Amino acid sequence: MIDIQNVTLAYADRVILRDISLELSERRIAIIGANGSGKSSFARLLNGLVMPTKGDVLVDGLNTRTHGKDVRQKVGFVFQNPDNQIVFPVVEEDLAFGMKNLKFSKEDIAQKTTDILSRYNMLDMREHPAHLLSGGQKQLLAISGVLVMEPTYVVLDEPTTLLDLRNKRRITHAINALEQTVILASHDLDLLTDFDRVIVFDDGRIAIDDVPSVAIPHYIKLMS
Ligand SMILES: Nc1ncnc2c1ncn2[C@@H]1O[C@H](COP(=O)(O)OP(=O)(O)OP(=O)(O)O)[C@@H](O)[C@H]1O
Repeated sequence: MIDIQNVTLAYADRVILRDISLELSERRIAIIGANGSGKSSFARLLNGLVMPTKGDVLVDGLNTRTHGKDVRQKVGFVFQNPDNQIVFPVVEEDLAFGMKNLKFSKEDIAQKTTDILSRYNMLDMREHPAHLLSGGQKQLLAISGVLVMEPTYVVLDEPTTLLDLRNKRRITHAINALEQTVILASHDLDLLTDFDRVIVFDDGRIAIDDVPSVAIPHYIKLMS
């Protein structure tokens, strides 16, 4: 479980999130809200990319302030733009990077690389330059790079925003098929209909926290 305890987040003197307390335990949780409402900032709090100004974030009991490395291993993070996530020029090198850091054996790295690339029908791209992949393939590579590190939670920050409809469908399918707990920040309401819980941020606070069939219509009303 991810436990958010009385978290306030401010950049300089501008408060983005105000005294938020939440227990995230469902398998599929969505975070929605207007532009600038703090979705990305909230997502980044969950794996210690951003620290709360006040309060604490605990991941399976580990505080992001004191156990950053362990937390980042438990909570994989997928950025909106895969170009920010893909750091090595060749697909298999990029996948190997995180696993090498975790001291996985060579054989294990090779096997996990094969498994994840076949899962996404990208096995023949193993030795491809990453920058030549399509937008959808890049996002799948970014997701793959997170999954091979075997996280318990996967946080995705607007992973479909830059994609065309076909690639959006591929990523949606990939997200729906994840066995991990998923926490997804998104503007894309189509993605969220099968989720367990939708949390709506508005002006630094939680405006709605409910199942999609209740939360989404409320959100649409709030935005109109
Ligand atoms: N590192 C930072 N330093 C200062 N201000 C920041 C920083 N990161 C975000 N902000 C500001 O905090 C506010 C919330 O940003 P955030 O990206 O979390 O919102 P969001 O809901 O994800 O927005 P969007 O839907 O546009 O992606 C914005 O006004 C943004 O400009």
